[in-house]
Amino acid sequence: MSQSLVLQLQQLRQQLEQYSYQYYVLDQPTVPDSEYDRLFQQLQRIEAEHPELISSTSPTQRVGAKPLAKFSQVQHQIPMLSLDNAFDDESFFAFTKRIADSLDSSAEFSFCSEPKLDGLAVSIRYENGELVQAATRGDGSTGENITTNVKTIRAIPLRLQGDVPEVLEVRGEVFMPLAGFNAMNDAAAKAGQKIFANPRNAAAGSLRQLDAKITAQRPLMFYAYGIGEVIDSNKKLATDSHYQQLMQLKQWGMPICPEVRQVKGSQAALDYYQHIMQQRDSLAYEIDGVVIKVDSLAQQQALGFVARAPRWAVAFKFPAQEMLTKLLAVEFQVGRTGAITPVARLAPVNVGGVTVSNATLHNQDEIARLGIKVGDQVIVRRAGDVIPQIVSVVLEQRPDDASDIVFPTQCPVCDSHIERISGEAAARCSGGLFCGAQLKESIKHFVSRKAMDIDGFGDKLAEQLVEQGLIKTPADIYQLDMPSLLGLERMAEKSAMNLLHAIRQSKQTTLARFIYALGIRDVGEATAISLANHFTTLPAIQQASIEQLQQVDDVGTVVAERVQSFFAEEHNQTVITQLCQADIHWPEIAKLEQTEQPLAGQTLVLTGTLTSMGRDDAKAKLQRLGAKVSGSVSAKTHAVIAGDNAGSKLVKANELNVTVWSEQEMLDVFNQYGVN
Ligand SMILES: NC(=O)c1ccc[n+]([C@@H]2O[C@H](COP(=O)([O-])OP(=O)(O)OC[C@H]3O[C@@H](n4cnc5c(N)ncnc54)[C@H](O)[C@@H]3O)[C@@H](O)[C@H]2O)c1
Ligand SMILES: [Zn+2]
Repeated sequence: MSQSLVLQLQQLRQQLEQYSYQYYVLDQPTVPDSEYDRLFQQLQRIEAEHPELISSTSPTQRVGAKPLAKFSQVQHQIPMLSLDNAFDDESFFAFTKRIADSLDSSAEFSFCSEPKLDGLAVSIRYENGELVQAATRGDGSTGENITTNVKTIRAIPLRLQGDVPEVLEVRGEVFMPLAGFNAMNDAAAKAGQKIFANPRNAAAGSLRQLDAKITAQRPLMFYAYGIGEVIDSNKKLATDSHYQQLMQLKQWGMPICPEVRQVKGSQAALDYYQHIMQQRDSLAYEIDGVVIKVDSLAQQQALGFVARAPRWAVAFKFPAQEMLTKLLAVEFQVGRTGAITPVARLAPVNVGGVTVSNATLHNQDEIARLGIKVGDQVIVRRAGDVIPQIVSVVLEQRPDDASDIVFPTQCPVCDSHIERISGEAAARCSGGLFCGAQLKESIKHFVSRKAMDIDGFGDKLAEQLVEQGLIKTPADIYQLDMPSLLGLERMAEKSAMNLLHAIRQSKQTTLARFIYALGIRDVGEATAISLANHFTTLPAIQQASIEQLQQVDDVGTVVAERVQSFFAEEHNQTVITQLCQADIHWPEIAKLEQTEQPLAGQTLVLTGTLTSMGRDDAKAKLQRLGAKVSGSVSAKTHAVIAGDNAGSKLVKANELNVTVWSEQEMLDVFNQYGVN
């Protein structure tokens, strides 16, 4: 036997012991289960080849870990064991062959097939139907007393119903359903608190609390899957079949997983495995495989157990949903609205049956939260149809040459500067008028009805023009001509002519529409109107400082920062100059001094149909005279301007005794102050 083999064994055992300690004692594993399983199998293989090296202290011979001293201890009269694993059909058939050989039987076995719940094993002792004690598995023979904690789990009956054995130790899994887990983590993230890596850790961490009040607040659930010690002088408990016992437990009030089935033969067990795997993503809780148990209790008895696990059961695992891999690089993608998303490039790894080589890192805050560096070993998780996520970094395995992730300051698509608004997680490209990544969206917005209002310029056309390379910025719209349009699929001469006409017509607009059309984030119609009225010219808006911008009605810090950084971006300036050169124009807005704002401080409401102008137009003019235009009538409303067919708002105005103006009265005010 070689020195190096002994050394390798020693290292494997030490590593596994460390992982077990972090997992069972601290409820804070550092590596995914798949990594633990990989090393565990490696150890098993070596020990199988060299049985002389097996010692009773090897992780392959032991269950869990010692209980924590902060809890009082509970001795398990019947040890709580682990399970042997099967990872593929072959090792499953090895299991069925083993039991057939051992029982010297060629008949098909009856199995009790159950989902393998991903939580932690708990023993609950009932005496004369009353819950008297609950314990964790611990190291299999000694567990932690968690009676008060377990009593807070609503699914667990404090008293069993019906005629039950004098002593009945129910065993099962405490777990955290996904909905509760997600809600709890979302709340923790919002409060800036630590989040749990997965539902198993959350369940274990929540249950093993000294303060049971904390446990009580956690969304824990329990399914029973077996029985430990029993004293049953009146023979209440079935003695034939494990499945029957579970059904009895159910009648006595214990929750049992509804997916549990009794199946006959190895093929049926395999079918069950496939069936549950297909259900996996739609179950309300996480499972990591199925447990196939010989159903006959007599056969179970005959098979017995080895050091660590019963011989009559096997945990048939599903492909792992969490894997260890290396972060090779981080790239930055620009979304349709300019959001910059860091994307992790990973050494390809099979997660849950699919090869994963990318994962989203969301934003800069997430990178900081993970404390991740290029070159790190990371845990990738892919559950259900959710896109792959990086859960955590294995700091212990950080290589010396790991490098920081540097967030770009310029957009990787268009080189415009990247803005990060205070209080917002996403960083964004500020080159909204210029950025190729945002082009389709910005064109669609630019031509829309409330913006430049180009009739017949639909979303499809916008996409086509961008895809054909005919439009690279909104300014290119005004360079379109007959030949370029007629080159497009399904574009007839008549519609091309109509479109060119509509484009020409759109050149005459208002300053507010133009500002809105630029698509500055968070600058909606109302803000665009306020900006136009306040500054009255485009250059004034372009040059306004953040402080000046904040003096405008409804413009807070965020909007002010956005407007300022939009106009500061040179690429946008170029496009705006081109638009103005294309002869886009608007009527001049006469600057009114504060003293010339006769409606300052008044809140007005427009209702009904106006005949002389659109409602937006009227609103803009009223705002220029200093009024606030609101959408609803209250006692604070100064006047309601009622057009034709005014309805409920007029009624309400009358009820509240609010002044009502006719359209003509409004026009008179406009005339009086020269607002036309
Ligand atoms: N990530 C890590 O660092 C780390 C460390 C140690 C262990 N682990 C994980 O834990 C596993 C070993 O843990 P284990 O000894 O608890 O074994 P196990 O989880 O493989 O199987 C035994 C356990 O399965 C559970 N179980 C769920 N449904 C069941 C059912 N229907 N019937 C019976 N039992 C059911 C019980 O809690 C039981 O104790 C490893 O395979 C590994 O995945 C991970
Ligand atoms: Zn860009």
